[in-house]
Amino acid sequence: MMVAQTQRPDRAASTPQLVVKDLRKQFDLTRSVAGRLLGHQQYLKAIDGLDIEIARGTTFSLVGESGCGKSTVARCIVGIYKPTSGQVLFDGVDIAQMRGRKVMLPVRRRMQMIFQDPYASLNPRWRVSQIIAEPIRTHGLLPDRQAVQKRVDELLVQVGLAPGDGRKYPHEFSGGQRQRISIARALASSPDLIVCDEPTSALDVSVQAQILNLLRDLQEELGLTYLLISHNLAVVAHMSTRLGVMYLGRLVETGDSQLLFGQPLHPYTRMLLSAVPDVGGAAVKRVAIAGDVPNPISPPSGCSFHPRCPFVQDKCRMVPPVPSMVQGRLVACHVLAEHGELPA
Ligand SMILES: Nc1ncnc2c1ncn2[C@@H]1O[C@H](COP(=O)(O)OP(=O)(O)OP(=O)(O)O)[C@@H](O)[C@H]1O
Repeated sequence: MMVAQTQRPDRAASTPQLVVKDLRKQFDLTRSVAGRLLGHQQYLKAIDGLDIEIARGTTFSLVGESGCGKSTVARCIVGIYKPTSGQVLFDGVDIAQMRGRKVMLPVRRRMQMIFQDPYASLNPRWRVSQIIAEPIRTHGLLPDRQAVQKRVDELLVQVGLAPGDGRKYPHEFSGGQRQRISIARALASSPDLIVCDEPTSALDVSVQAQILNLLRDLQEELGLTYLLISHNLAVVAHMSTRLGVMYLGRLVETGDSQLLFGQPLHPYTRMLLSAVPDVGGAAVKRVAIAGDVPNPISPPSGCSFHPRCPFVQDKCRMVPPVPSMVQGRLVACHVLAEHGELPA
Protein backbone atom coordinates (compact mmCIF):
# COMPACT_ATOMS: atom_id res chain seq x y z
CA MET A 1 0.00 0.00 0.00
CA MET A 2 1.27 3.48 -0.86
CA VAL A 3 2.40 5.65 1.99
CA ALA A 4 1.19 9.26 1.91
CA GLN A 5 3.59 11.60 0.14
CA THR A 6 4.74 14.83 1.65
CA GLN A 7 3.13 17.95 0.23
CA ARG A 8 5.87 20.01 -1.28
CA PRO A 9 5.50 23.79 -1.42
CA ASP A 10 5.10 25.05 -5.03
CA ARG A 11 7.55 27.87 -4.59
CA ALA A 12 10.19 25.31 -3.73
CA ALA A 13 9.82 23.31 -6.95
CA SER A 14 12.79 25.02 -8.58
CA THR A 15 14.77 25.65 -5.37
CA PRO A 16 17.33 23.02 -4.41
CA GLN A 17 16.18 20.95 -1.44
CA LEU A 18 19.25 21.85 0.53
CA VAL A 19 21.89 24.52 0.10
CA VAL A 20 24.80 24.75 2.52
CA LYS A 21 26.75 28.00 2.27
CA ASP A 22 30.17 28.64 3.77
CA LEU A 23 29.43 26.32 6.71
CA ARG A 24 31.92 26.45 9.56
CA LYS A 25 32.05 24.53 12.81
CA GLN A 26 34.84 24.82 15.32
CA PHE A 27 35.05 23.02 18.64
CA ASP A 28 36.54 24.76 21.66
CA LEU A 29 39.02 22.26 23.11
CA THR A 30 40.28 24.55 25.90
CA ARG A 31 40.38 22.35 28.99
CA SER A 32 40.67 24.82 31.86
CA VAL A 33 38.84 27.95 32.87
CA ALA A 34 42.27 29.53 33.50
CA GLY A 35 43.25 28.78 29.91
CA ARG A 36 40.10 30.48 28.75
CA LEU A 37 40.67 33.52 30.99
CA LEU A 38 44.28 33.83 29.84
CA GLY A 39 43.18 33.62 26.23
CA HIS A 40 45.00 30.28 25.66
CA GLN A 41 42.08 28.82 23.80
CA GLN A 42 42.50 25.88 21.50
CA TYR A 43 40.07 25.36 18.64
CA LEU A 44 39.55 22.56 16.21
CA LYS A 45 38.08 23.58 12.87
CA ALA A 46 36.01 20.51 11.99
CA ILE A 47 34.32 22.30 9.05
CA ASP A 48 36.16 25.16 7.46
CA GLY A 49 33.93 26.77 4.82
CA LEU A 50 31.80 24.17 3.07
CA ASP A 51 29.35 24.67 0.19
CA ILE A 52 26.88 21.99 -0.92
CA GLU A 53 23.77 22.04 -3.09
CA ILE A 54 21.40 19.08 -3.29
CA ALA A 55 18.62 18.95 -5.86
CA ARG A 56 15.32 17.35 -4.89
CA GLY A 57 15.12 13.58 -5.32
CA THR A 58 18.88 13.19 -5.77
CA THR A 59 21.71 11.86 -3.63
CA PHE A 60 24.72 13.94 -2.67
CA SER A 61 27.48 11.86 -1.12
CA LEU A 62 30.20 13.14 1.13
CA VAL A 63 33.34 11.02 1.25
CA GLY A 64 36.69 11.32 2.96
CA GLU A 65 38.90 9.60 5.49
CA SER A 66 37.98 9.33 9.15
CA GLY A 67 38.13 12.66 10.98
CA CYS A 68 37.72 14.90 7.92
CA GLY A 69 34.43 16.30 9.28
CA LYS A 70 31.69 14.32 7.51
CA SER A 71 29.60 13.55 10.61
CA THR A 72 29.97 17.11 11.86
CA VAL A 73 28.45 18.33 8.58
CA ALA A 74 25.52 15.93 9.05
CA ARG A 75 25.02 17.06 12.63
CA CYS A 76 25.10 20.73 11.72
CA ILE A 77 22.52 20.17 8.99
CA VAL A 78 20.03 18.30 11.15
CA GLY A 79 20.49 20.68 14.08
CA ILE A 80 22.35 18.42 16.53
CA TYR A 81 25.25 20.92 16.42
CA LYS A 82 24.86 24.65 16.04
CA PRO A 83 27.19 25.80 13.25
CA THR A 84 29.77 28.43 14.18
CA SER A 85 28.74 30.33 11.03
CA GLY A 86 27.26 29.81 7.58
CA GLN A 87 23.84 29.00 6.20
CA VAL A 88 21.82 25.81 5.89
CA LEU A 89 18.96 26.60 3.52
CA PHE A 90 16.27 23.95 3.60
CA ASP A 91 13.76 24.71 0.83
CA GLY A 92 15.22 28.20 0.77
CA VAL A 93 14.80 28.85 4.53
CA ASP A 94 17.91 29.27 6.67
CA ILE A 95 17.69 26.82 9.56
CA ALA A 96 21.32 27.08 10.71
CA GLN A 97 20.68 29.33 13.66
CA MET A 98 17.08 28.29 14.39
CA ARG A 99 16.53 27.19 17.95
CA GLY A 100 13.60 26.07 20.06
CA ARG A 101 11.40 23.01 19.82
CA LYS A 102 8.39 24.81 18.38
CA VAL A 103 10.35 26.46 15.59
CA MET A 104 12.34 23.32 14.75
CA LEU A 105 9.47 20.82 14.86
CA PRO A 106 8.19 21.37 11.29
CA VAL A 107 11.80 21.19 10.01
CA ARG A 108 12.44 17.98 11.95
CA ARG A 109 9.39 16.36 10.41
CA ARG A 110 10.72 16.97 6.92
CA MET A 111 14.38 16.18 7.63
CA GLN A 112 15.33 12.86 9.19
CA MET A 113 18.60 11.08 9.93
CA ILE A 114 19.73 7.46 9.81
CA PHE A 115 22.74 6.60 11.95
CA GLN A 116 25.58 4.13 11.56
CA ASP A 117 24.69 1.92 14.49
CA PRO A 118 21.02 0.97 14.29
CA TYR A 119 21.10 -0.70 17.70
CA ALA A 120 22.43 2.32 19.57
CA SER A 121 19.85 4.57 17.92
CA LEU A 122 16.83 2.37 18.78
CA ASN A 123 15.42 2.39 22.33
CA PRO A 124 15.93 -1.23 23.49
CA ARG A 125 12.99 -1.05 25.92
CA TRP A 126 10.45 -0.06 23.31
CA ARG A 127 8.60 -2.37 20.97
CA VAL A 128 9.37 -1.73 17.31
CA SER A 129 5.83 -0.42 16.69
CA GLN A 130 6.34 2.19 19.46
CA ILE A 131 9.68 3.21 17.96
CA ILE A 132 8.20 3.72 14.50
CA ALA A 133 5.05 5.39 15.84
CA GLU A 134 6.98 7.95 17.86
CA PRO A 135 7.57 10.50 15.04
CA ILE A 136 3.93 10.14 13.95
CA ARG A 137 2.79 10.98 17.49
CA THR A 138 5.38 13.74 18.05
CA HIS A 139 4.24 15.54 14.92
CA GLY A 140 0.54 14.75 15.48
CA LEU A 141 0.24 13.29 11.99
CA LEU A 142 -2.63 10.86 12.50
CA PRO A 143 -5.86 11.17 14.48
CA ASP A 144 -6.07 7.92 16.47
CA ARG A 145 -4.28 4.75 17.60
CA GLN A 146 -5.84 2.65 14.90
CA ALA A 147 -4.61 4.93 12.12
CA VAL A 148 -1.13 5.03 13.68
CA GLN A 149 -1.01 1.22 13.89
CA LYS A 150 -2.11 0.91 10.27
CA ARG A 151 0.63 3.31 9.18
CA VAL A 152 3.26 1.49 11.26
CA ASP A 153 2.28 -1.79 9.57
CA GLU A 154 2.53 -0.13 6.15
CA LEU A 155 5.97 1.21 6.99
CA LEU A 156 7.18 -2.20 8.20
CA VAL A 157 6.11 -3.77 4.92
CA GLN A 158 7.63 -0.91 2.96
CA VAL A 159 11.06 -1.61 4.46
CA GLY A 160 10.79 -5.37 3.92
CA LEU A 161 9.62 -6.47 7.38
CA ALA A 162 6.32 -8.07 8.44
CA PRO A 163 3.50 -6.22 10.24
CA GLY A 164 3.77 -8.68 13.14
CA ASP A 165 7.41 -7.56 13.68
CA GLY A 166 6.07 -4.45 15.39
CA ARG A 167 5.38 -6.49 18.53
CA LYS A 168 9.05 -7.45 18.93
CA TYR A 169 11.96 -5.59 20.53
CA PRO A 170 15.09 -4.37 18.66
CA HIS A 171 17.32 -7.12 20.13
CA GLU A 172 15.20 -9.76 18.41
CA PHE A 173 16.42 -8.57 14.99
CA SER A 174 19.63 -8.86 13.00
CA GLY A 175 21.76 -5.77 12.25
CA GLY A 176 20.29 -5.41 8.75
CA GLN A 177 16.73 -5.73 10.06
CA ARG A 178 17.46 -3.14 12.75
CA GLN A 179 18.63 -0.72 10.09
CA ARG A 180 15.34 -1.38 8.26
CA ILE A 181 13.53 -0.41 11.49
CA SER A 182 15.58 2.84 11.63
CA ILE A 183 14.61 3.54 8.04
CA ALA A 184 10.92 2.90 8.80
CA ARG A 185 11.17 5.31 11.74
CA ALA A 186 12.82 7.93 9.51
CA LEU A 187 10.05 7.51 6.92
CA ALA A 188 7.27 7.73 9.49
CA SER A 189 7.06 11.52 9.35
CA SER A 190 7.05 11.57 5.50
CA PRO A 191 10.32 13.50 5.24
CA ASP A 192 11.72 15.18 2.13
CA LEU A 193 15.38 14.82 3.08
CA ILE A 194 17.14 11.97 4.87
CA VAL A 195 20.71 12.37 6.08
CA CYS A 196 22.27 8.89 6.04
CA ASP A 197 25.45 8.85 8.14
CA GLU A 198 27.40 5.67 7.30
CA PRO A 199 24.12 3.70 7.00
CA THR A 200 25.79 0.38 6.18
CA SER A 201 29.19 0.63 7.90
CA ALA A 202 28.12 -1.42 10.93
CA LEU A 203 26.55 -4.18 8.82
CA ASP A 204 27.86 -7.44 7.37
CA VAL A 205 29.02 -7.02 3.79
CA SER A 206 26.33 -9.48 2.67
CA VAL A 207 23.50 -7.21 3.90
CA GLN A 208 25.02 -3.86 2.95
CA ALA A 209 23.80 -4.10 -0.65
CA GLN A 210 20.29 -5.01 0.49
CA ILE A 211 20.04 -1.87 2.62
CA LEU A 212 21.46 0.31 -0.17
CA ASN A 213 18.98 -1.18 -2.64
CA LEU A 214 16.17 -0.48 -0.20
CA LEU A 215 17.28 3.16 0.14
CA ARG A 216 17.40 3.49 -3.64
CA ASP A 217 13.96 1.93 -4.11
CA LEU A 218 12.49 4.23 -1.47
CA GLN A 219 14.09 7.24 -3.12
CA GLU A 220 12.50 6.31 -6.43
CA GLU A 221 9.11 5.58 -4.89
CA LEU A 222 8.89 8.59 -2.59
CA GLY A 223 11.09 11.17 -4.38
CA LEU A 224 13.39 11.42 -1.35
CA THR A 225 16.51 13.54 -1.26
CA TYR A 226 19.55 11.98 0.42
CA LEU A 227 22.72 13.34 1.91
CA LEU A 228 24.83 10.19 2.14
CA ILE A 229 27.92 10.15 4.30
CA SER A 230 30.37 7.34 3.88
CA HIS A 231 34.04 6.53 3.95
CA ASN A 232 33.27 3.59 1.65
CA LEU A 233 33.60 4.54 -1.99
CA ALA A 234 31.89 1.36 -3.19
CA VAL A 235 28.77 2.37 -1.23
CA VAL A 236 28.88 5.86 -2.66
CA ALA A 237 29.44 4.69 -6.25
CA HIS A 238 26.26 2.64 -5.99
CA MET A 239 24.11 5.52 -4.77
CA SER A 240 25.26 9.02 -5.69
CA THR A 241 24.09 11.61 -8.13
CA ARG A 242 26.74 14.08 -7.02
CA LEU A 243 29.83 13.61 -4.95
CA GLY A 244 31.80 15.84 -2.57
CA VAL A 245 35.27 14.76 -1.49
CA MET A 246 36.23 16.19 1.92
CA TYR A 247 39.66 16.71 3.38
CA LEU A 248 40.25 18.35 6.77
CA GLY A 249 36.97 20.23 6.89
CA ARG A 250 36.95 21.38 3.26
CA LEU A 251 35.68 20.06 -0.05
CA VAL A 252 38.55 19.39 -2.44
CA GLU A 253 36.47 18.12 -5.37
CA THR A 254 32.72 18.36 -6.04
CA GLY A 255 30.78 17.28 -9.11
CA ASP A 256 28.74 14.70 -10.93
CA SER A 257 29.38 11.33 -9.34
CA GLN A 258 29.97 9.41 -12.58
CA LEU A 259 32.36 12.10 -13.79
CA LEU A 260 34.40 11.99 -10.58
CA PHE A 261 34.50 8.20 -10.43
CA GLY A 262 35.37 7.94 -14.12
CA GLN A 263 37.92 10.72 -14.20
CA PRO A 264 38.93 12.04 -10.76
CA LEU A 265 41.13 15.13 -10.93
CA HIS A 266 42.18 16.15 -7.42
CA PRO A 267 45.18 14.16 -6.17
CA TYR A 268 43.27 13.29 -3.00
CA THR A 269 40.27 11.93 -4.94
CA ARG A 270 42.70 9.85 -6.99
CA MET A 271 44.35 8.61 -3.82
CA LEU A 272 41.00 7.53 -2.37
CA LEU A 273 40.01 5.78 -5.59
CA SER A 274 43.40 4.08 -5.86
CA ALA A 275 42.64 2.31 -2.60
CA VAL A 276 39.53 0.68 -4.11
CA PRO A 277 40.55 -0.94 -7.41
CA ASP A 278 37.00 -2.11 -8.24
CA VAL A 279 35.63 1.43 -8.19
CA GLY A 280 36.36 4.04 -10.82
CA GLY A 281 36.91 3.78 -14.53
CA ALA A 282 39.82 2.12 -16.27
CA ALA A 283 41.12 5.57 -17.22
CA VAL A 284 41.66 6.56 -13.57
CA LYS A 285 45.31 7.43 -12.96
CA ARG A 286 46.33 5.69 -9.77
CA VAL A 287 48.09 7.65 -7.03
CA ALA A 288 49.62 5.76 -4.12
CA ILE A 289 48.36 6.61 -0.63
CA ALA A 290 51.06 8.44 1.32
CA GLY A 291 51.01 9.46 4.98
CA ASP A 292 48.11 10.08 7.35
CA VAL A 293 45.55 12.83 7.76
CA PRO A 294 47.27 15.65 9.73
CA ASN A 295 46.03 16.71 13.16
CA PRO A 296 43.09 19.09 12.57
CA ILE A 297 44.08 21.13 15.65
CA SER A 298 47.14 22.38 13.78
CA PRO A 299 46.42 21.85 10.09
CA PRO A 300 49.18 22.42 7.51
CA SER A 301 49.51 25.90 6.03
CA GLY A 302 48.31 26.64 2.50
CA CYS A 303 46.58 23.64 0.94
CA SER A 304 46.05 21.25 3.86
CA PHE A 305 46.67 18.30 1.53
CA HIS A 306 50.13 19.53 0.47
CA PRO A 307 52.24 17.32 2.83
CA ARG A 308 50.75 14.21 1.17
CA CYS A 309 50.54 15.52 -2.38
CA PRO A 310 52.95 14.13 -5.00
CA PHE A 311 52.38 17.26 -7.15
CA VAL A 312 53.08 19.89 -4.46
CA GLN A 313 54.45 23.27 -5.55
CA ASP A 314 55.69 26.23 -3.48
CA LYS A 315 52.38 28.06 -3.67
CA CYS A 316 50.57 25.03 -2.23
CA ARG A 317 52.57 25.36 1.00
CA MET A 318 51.53 28.97 1.51
CA VAL A 319 48.17 29.83 -0.05
CA PRO A 320 44.94 27.88 0.57
CA PRO A 321 43.40 27.07 -2.85
CA VAL A 322 39.96 28.44 -3.66
CA PRO A 323 37.65 26.01 -5.50
CA SER A 324 37.57 26.64 -9.25
CA MET A 325 35.82 24.98 -12.18
CA VAL A 326 38.10 22.54 -13.99
CA GLN A 327 36.85 19.98 -16.51
CA GLY A 328 33.22 20.27 -15.37
CA ARG A 329 33.70 20.03 -11.61
CA LEU A 330 34.87 22.21 -8.71
CA VAL A 331 38.38 21.50 -7.47
CA ALA A 332 40.46 23.20 -4.81
CA CYS A 333 43.96 22.73 -6.21
CA HIS A 334 46.52 25.29 -7.42
CA VAL A 335 48.09 22.91 -9.93
CA LEU A 336 44.75 22.00 -11.52
CA ALA A 337 43.58 25.62 -11.54
CA GLU A 338 46.75 26.69 -13.37
CA HIS A 339 47.32 23.79 -15.75
CA GLY A 340 43.87 22.19 -16.07
CA GLU A 341 45.41 18.78 -15.32
CA LEU A 342 48.04 17.15 -13.16
CA PRO A 343 51.54 16.48 -14.50
CA ALA A 344 51.82 13.05 -16.17
N1 LIG B 1 32.02 17.14 19.89
C1 LIG B 1 33.27 17.28 19.47
N2 LIG B 1 34.19 17.93 20.23
C2 LIG B 1 35.47 18.10 19.81
N3 LIG B 1 35.94 17.64 18.62
C3 LIG B 1 35.07 16.99 17.83
C4 LIG B 1 33.69 16.76 18.21
N4 LIG B 1 33.08 16.09 17.20
C5 LIG B 1 34.02 15.88 16.25
N5 LIG B 1 35.20 16.42 16.63
C6 LIG B 1 36.45 16.43 15.85
O1 LIG B 1 36.13 17.03 14.59
C7 LIG B 1 36.84 16.38 13.54
C8 LIG B 1 35.85 15.86 12.52
O2 LIG B 1 35.12 14.77 13.13
P1 LIG B 1 33.95 14.00 12.37
O3 LIG B 1 33.43 12.95 13.30
O4 LIG B 1 33.00 14.98 11.82
O5 LIG B 1 34.75 13.32 11.17
P2 LIG B 1 34.30 12.13 10.22
O6 LIG B 1 34.87 12.43 8.89
O7 LIG B 1 32.84 11.92 10.32
O8 LIG B 1 35.08 10.91 10.84
P3 LIG B 1 34.52 9.48 11.31
O9 LIG B 1 34.15 8.78 10.03
O10 LIG B 1 35.68 8.87 12.02
O11 LIG B 1 33.35 9.79 12.21
C9 LIG B 1 37.66 15.28 14.20
O12 LIG B 1 38.98 15.75 14.40
C10 LIG B 1 36.96 15.04 15.52
O13 LIG B 1 37.87 14.61 16.50
